[in-house]
Amino acid sequence: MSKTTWGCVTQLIFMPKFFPLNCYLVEEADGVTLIDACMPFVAKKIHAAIEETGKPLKRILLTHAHEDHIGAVPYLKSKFPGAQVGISRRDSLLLKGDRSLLPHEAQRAPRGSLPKQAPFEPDFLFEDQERIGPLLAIASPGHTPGHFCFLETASNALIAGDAFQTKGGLAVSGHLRWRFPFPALATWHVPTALESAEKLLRLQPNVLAVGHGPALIQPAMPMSLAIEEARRGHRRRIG
Ligand SMILES: O=c1ccn([C@@H]2O[C@@H]3COP(=O)(O)O[C@H]3[C@H]2O)c(=O)[nH]1
Repeated sequence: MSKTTWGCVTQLIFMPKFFPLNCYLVEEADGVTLIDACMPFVAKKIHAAIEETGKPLKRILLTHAHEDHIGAVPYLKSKFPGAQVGISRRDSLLLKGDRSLLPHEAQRAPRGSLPKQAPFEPDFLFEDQERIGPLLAIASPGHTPGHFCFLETASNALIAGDAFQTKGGLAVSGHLRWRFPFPALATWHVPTALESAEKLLRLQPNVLAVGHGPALIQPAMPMSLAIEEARRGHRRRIG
């Protein structure tokens, strides 16, 4: 595992060459928030990184319900019983194995590796623009119907989950990068992901920190190029 830190945000990086998995620690004076929880086999390393802060785990926030973002939750909950686990109200349905779509959503089946039944019960559900400790929850549907990003407002670092990937080259969710195709293959609805990417660009983050691949500093220009490329790719595919 390696680490990169910007202000109070630390990126924990696993398997960067083979199948990068990132999760994030956001420190406050009295505790730590973990964003995403990778897979069960890295749970002990995440636990050790939290212990190194010398602070308790206050909460775990999940960007979405894919299994490679939630895997360490049961282990970490057993180590920090006071930690509150939150996921968006929308992806809480996917978390418990319910893949049905809401009437206003694109009627396309969610993709990727999703639980067949609830691996744990979330403690709270959040909605767009909710403040959760040092973070602002931002709805960014597309990768999954209830995908969320989190903006650490002091440093303006955007923890973007799989709304973008950087492994294999920066790309909007759903735009295939052959050197790392998995997030695109697991994307629910590309036009929705594109709208979310534009919304995230309007935030003008200082850091773009994703679920798979290295972070980008001052990412506005590459984000806008990636959005344009994804738009062109999508137009070509739909003719
Ligand atoms: O052991 C694994 C690890 C990952 N995957 C898929 O790859 C996808 C990468 O993007 P994502 O993180 O949103 O979703 C992931 C999963 O759907 C998988 O099927 N089995």
